[in-house]
Parts: sequence; C-alpha cells; structure tokens
Amino acid sequence: MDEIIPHYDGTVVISTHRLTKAYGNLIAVNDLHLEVMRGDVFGFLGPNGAGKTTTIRMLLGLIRPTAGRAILFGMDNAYLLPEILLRVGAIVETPVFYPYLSGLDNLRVIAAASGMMSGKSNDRRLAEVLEIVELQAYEKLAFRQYSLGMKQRLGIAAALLTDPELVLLDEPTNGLDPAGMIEIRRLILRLSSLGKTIFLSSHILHEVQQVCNRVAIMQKGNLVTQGNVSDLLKEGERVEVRMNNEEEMQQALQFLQQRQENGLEWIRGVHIESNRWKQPVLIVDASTNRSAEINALLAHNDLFAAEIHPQQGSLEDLYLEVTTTSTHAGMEALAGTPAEDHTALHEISDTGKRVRL
Ligand SMILES: Nc1ncnc2c1ncn2[C@@H]1O[C@H](COP(=O)(O)OP(=O)(O)OP(=O)(O)O)[C@@H](O)[C@H]1O
Repeated sequence: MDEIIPHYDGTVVISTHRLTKAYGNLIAVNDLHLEVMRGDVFGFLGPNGAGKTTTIRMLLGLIRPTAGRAILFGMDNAYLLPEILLRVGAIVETPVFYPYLSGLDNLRVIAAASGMMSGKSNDRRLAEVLEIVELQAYEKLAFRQYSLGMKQRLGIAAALLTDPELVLLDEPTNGLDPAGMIEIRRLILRLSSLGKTIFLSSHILHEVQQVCNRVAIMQKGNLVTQGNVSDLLKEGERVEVRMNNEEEMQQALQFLQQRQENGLEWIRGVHIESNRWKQPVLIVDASTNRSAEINALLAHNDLFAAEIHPQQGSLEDLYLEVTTTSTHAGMEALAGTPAEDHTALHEISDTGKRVRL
C-alpha cells in the first residue's frame, strides 16, 4: 500500500498523519492530521476525554499509535525518538519534586539525574530557567511551601533545562486560580518570545484565545477544526442590531435578507435571536467594520436602529459552532446554549456545556 509521506520543509515542527489510538473498541484518537509550525503557540482544545493527552503521549512516544505516524522536526518518532526528545521539553503529568528541597535544589537533582553537566554552565542554566519562570526570588524556598502556580512553573522550568525548541504542555493551568493562570499565560508568551514553539492542550477557551496563534479543536477523538485563531475569529464576527419594535425588526430582517440574496456578499446571513436580556435582536453575520454601513443601509430604507453592537468572534462561539455542526459532536449537550458574555472565563466540560469558572 502506498503511504503518503507527511509534508516537511523545516518550518513544520509537528505533523501527524492519520494518527490513531484505539483502546479496545474505544477510538481515543481517530485519523488525526495536525500541523504545528515553527514559532507557533498552538492550542490543542477539547473537553475531557477528547483525546488530547492521548495525542500528546503519542507525540512523545510514551504510547504507540494503533495506526498512523507522528513526525517531529522531520523525523518519524517511531524510529528516531531519542533524537527528537533531545529537542523537546514536556510536562504531561504533574512532575514529582522533593517537598523538603528548595526549588533550586530540585532542579539540580533533575539536572544531575538527566546527565547534565554539573558546574558553572549548569548553574548558569538553572539561574536562567528560574528567571524565565519568575521563580528566582523563591529559589531557596522549600518546594512544599510553593503555591500550586509556583509548583507548575517549577515543572516548566525543569522541562526547559535542556533549552528545547519545542515545549509541550498538557493542561498547564489545570487547578490554578486566576492569578496562577495569568502567570502561566505570561510565561507562555515569554517562551514564545524566546523563539520556542509551544504546543499546549487546554479545555479553557478564554485562556487559549489569549495566548495561541493557532488552534485545533478535538471532539471525541476527532479533529473538528484547525486554523489561525485570527482567521477563525473573523469568521465569528457579527453585528447585533436592535430595532424599536417587532414590526421594524421583521422589516429590517427582510430588507437585509433581500440585499444578501441580491448579491451583497459581505452579509453572510441574517436572523433574529434573543440577547442575554431576552430581547429579540437582529443578528447580521458580517465583519464588525461593516456596522456603520449596516446602519446606513437600514436608515436609507427608513429603518432606524435603536442600538448597533459590533461583536467580536470568540473561540467559545467557534467551539459551539463547530461541535454542534460536526457529525461527531455531542449535539444534544450544546443545543440551545445562549450567546452571552465573552469576557468571563469559561471552560468546556465533558458534555461540551459551558461552565463559568
Ligand atoms: N489507558 C487507557 N485505557 C483505556 N482508555 C483510555 C486510556 N487512556 C485514555 N483512555 C480513554 O481515551 C479517551 C481520550 O482520553 P484522553 O485522556 O486522551 O482525553 P483528554 O482530551 O486528554 O481529556 P482529559 O482532559 O480528561 O485528560 C477517553 O475516553 C479516555 O477514557
């Protein structure tokens, strides 16, 4: 059988080809094609059980795929795992540290155990990684006295000891309070500015939207979408229009629908829905920079809007859209979820419902 060789041109850091993992009858990851480019902060999204950890474990060679392959830095991890791992730093499970040793001494132990040279160059690297994760001021403090966020950052410091090109983080903010999450977010941006490629899994959409330039969304082992965050969010932009009464709302709906049918291609769709205060609003699926034009179009037809709200797209909306329209999705869980405040932190539960943190 002919095998398609995944594309690799030096800028592709991770590419998977038909990557699949089955546990008995359960397909944890199904036919996965991922592509992570050099310099990406890549968000790997999905609810509990979507297959994120299984994928990361396959990338790191911790488990064998049932089918397909994972190529990192142009090397197939089925054959060249040691060469690949020299260039990767990862946290898949909470790292184990000695509670009574300081953060610095814990890193010394890890460096020694992994065969890194002891001496000045090693000490310099330890200081560097502690500085990157902003733990230098706490390096002498016993690990058991660290907050959860500090423990997580020490884990990342350990993963950085070998100065890896690619950093893989499985749910790095799991269990952290908002302050701890902000610190990890800042750290991810810092790593990115140092030229690292970052692959992080998460079920917290808001977090990913703030740090990632590319995302892939998984649902029940299947990839439902993958792309640039800015492109994906543009598709979700819309303009909310409130009219003074129901009759005008219907007239505005018909008018804009006609304009769309007559070839006004920047209107992707128009419909009426309830806003968060249960008021009917007209939703125009169009770029937010068309708001003034929509207002003018309506006014030209003697339809005067009471309010116009340009609405940015969010990963949360995108997630709801792709998972409800996906044939693989748990549609029952998502039907009827109201659109609402995007500034709040949300996470995806295992049913795909939103949970306010
Ligand atoms: N060793 C295993 N044996 C059997 N089933 C497994 C095993 N590991 C994972 N699974 C199953 O595979 C599916 C995907 O699990 P996975 O841990 O990859 O999901 P996830 O997206 O990382 O979710 P979470 O955030 O909960 O870890 C789940 O249904 C899980 O129960």
